[in-house]
Amino acid sequence: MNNKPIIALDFPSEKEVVEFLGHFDESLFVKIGMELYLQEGPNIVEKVKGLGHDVFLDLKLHDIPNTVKSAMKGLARLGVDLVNVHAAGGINMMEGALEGLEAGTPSDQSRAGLIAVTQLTSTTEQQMQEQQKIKLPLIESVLNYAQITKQAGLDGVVCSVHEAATISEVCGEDFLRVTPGIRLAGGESHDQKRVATPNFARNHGSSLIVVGRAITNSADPVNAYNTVVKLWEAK
Ligand SMILES: O=C(O)c1cc(=O)[nH]c(=O)n1[C@@H]1O[C@H](COP(=O)(O)O)[C@@H](O)[C@H]1O
Repeated sequence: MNNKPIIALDFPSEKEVVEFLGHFDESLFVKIGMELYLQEGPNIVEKVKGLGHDVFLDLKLHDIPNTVKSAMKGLARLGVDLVNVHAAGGINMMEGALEGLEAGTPSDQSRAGLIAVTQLTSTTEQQMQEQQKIKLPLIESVLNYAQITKQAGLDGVVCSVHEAATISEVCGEDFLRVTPGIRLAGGESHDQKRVATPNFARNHGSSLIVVGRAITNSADPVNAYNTVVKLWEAK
């Protein structure tokens, strides 16, 4: 897996994706999330991979262990590079996800990386305490999710940059910290609450950054992407 910034292709259909990717003349690491996948289905993965890009399939599976295991077995055939579940589904569910992914990966391909979402980057500590009734500092909840994710044998977590260094210390440098909520300095946060710049991410324990609107909403997406790469790349 390369460590290029992952561009979130949060577009409504293939048309916008093809138009967006047409601006670039290099191989990218992109994320296909539920907005796009639920409209276009598995074909969009094939299409984007066919254009030569690495794919993080972000469907955040969260269901009973048997259902997630079976779903992962099917997704494994798509040949994506990275896929995720919600850690809140628990250790048995995450073990099921891993089993399904291993069982479904064709013998001539390597298994996709499997990571778990901890606390969404759109969640504040106050929201977590009031709405989820988790009466802990947010970092402790994120760290707990990271530890059960590691216990289940997964490759890492999705978290904000602000928890990445602590997770690295506790779970090890090899345990991935994939961090969305990335904004260029002065950029609008939108619905994100735990945000950081690419250079802050680089210096504070992120393994990979996920960047959507800071690039896709830009009038010059290639320039925005190159700015993100420059700030991140010294890694
Ligand atoms: O799993 C994710 O990718 C994810 C987890 C999380 O906690 N927060 C988060 O923003 N994401 C995804 O990362 C992307 C961030 O997009 P922007 O806020 O536009 O940069 C979106 O596609 C989200 O679905």
